[in-house]
Amino acid sequence: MFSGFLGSGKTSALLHIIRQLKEKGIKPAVFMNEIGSMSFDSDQIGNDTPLKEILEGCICCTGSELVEAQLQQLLAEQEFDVLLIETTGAAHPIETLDAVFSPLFADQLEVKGIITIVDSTVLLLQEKLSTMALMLFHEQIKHAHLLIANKMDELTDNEQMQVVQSLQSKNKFASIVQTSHGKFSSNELEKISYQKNASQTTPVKIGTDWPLETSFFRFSAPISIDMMENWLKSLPDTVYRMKGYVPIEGSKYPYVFQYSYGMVQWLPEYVKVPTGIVIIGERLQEISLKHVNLYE
Ligand SMILES: Nc1nc2c(ncn2[C@@H]2O[C@H](COP(=O)(O)OP(=O)(O)OP(=O)(O)O)[C@@H](O)[C@H]2O)c(=O)[nH]1
Repeated sequence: MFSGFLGSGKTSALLHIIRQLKEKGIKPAVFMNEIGSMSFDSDQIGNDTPLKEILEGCICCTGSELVEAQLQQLLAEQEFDVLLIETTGAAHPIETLDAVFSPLFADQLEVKGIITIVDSTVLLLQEKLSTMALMLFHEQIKHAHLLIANKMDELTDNEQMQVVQSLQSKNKFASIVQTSHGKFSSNELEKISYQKNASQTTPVKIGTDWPLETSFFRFSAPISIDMMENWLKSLPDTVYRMKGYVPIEGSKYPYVFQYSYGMVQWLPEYVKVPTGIVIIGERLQEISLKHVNLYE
């Protein structure tokens, strides 16, 4: 998933990666999100790459049904090896992951990670950003699994060093690659140390941030809503989002379940759907799942 501020170089990087993957015989598909109603960037992708777009509105605010439907269609109609997602500059990484990581196809898509393209010239002038923009800028850097420090051609050697140090201080996990015009090697994508591996292999001091993880769990047996809610109360606040279909004792159909920063919502479902939930958070391997009949 390509994240990054407006104009940071996401499309340039995406096009460069698409070219490299094709050369390696890997077939990419692209899911693009642009805020305007006209699509400019997608025209550059080429007809041989499967493409879906959400125009007008940011995927993290549009509602996940539309995103889910588009992704499901892409998975059903097209054959591809890698899905590259380009978000709008206004997208928050957690909200975007939430929109694209659905229990309906979590077993078909493995989330590789978040690649944040950083406009290095903006990083050096970050104090000029509004408070809201600055917060988003930092969140996009903090949750990245790979940081691309772009627009290095605009900076002096000293400024380049400043950029790398600043990124290192904001995210201790991600590798940092310095580039111009988004030109970085697709090998970097394979090197992304994601999820459990990242937290197990990187020594981390208490109190530092952890990389964002996603997991998909299935239920081994129906449970009661009380049991589930007791479990939810026991969770640390580093579990940001959960959603899925939960088999409830005594109910013919599963319940739709949504959890967002401590808030829970249940809705009865009226059709048979496969059960399971997706979880987005940090240090997911530490949460206990057995007593709510969940297994990976
Ligand atoms: N000087 C310089 N310009 C760059 C670099 N990377 C991208 N640009 C330019 O910055 C502008 C934005 O690049 P895009 O790749 O479209 O960036 P984006 O993040 O996809 O932009 P949005 O889709 O508008 O958010 C274009 O005019 C690029 O040519 C770079 O490394 N150096």
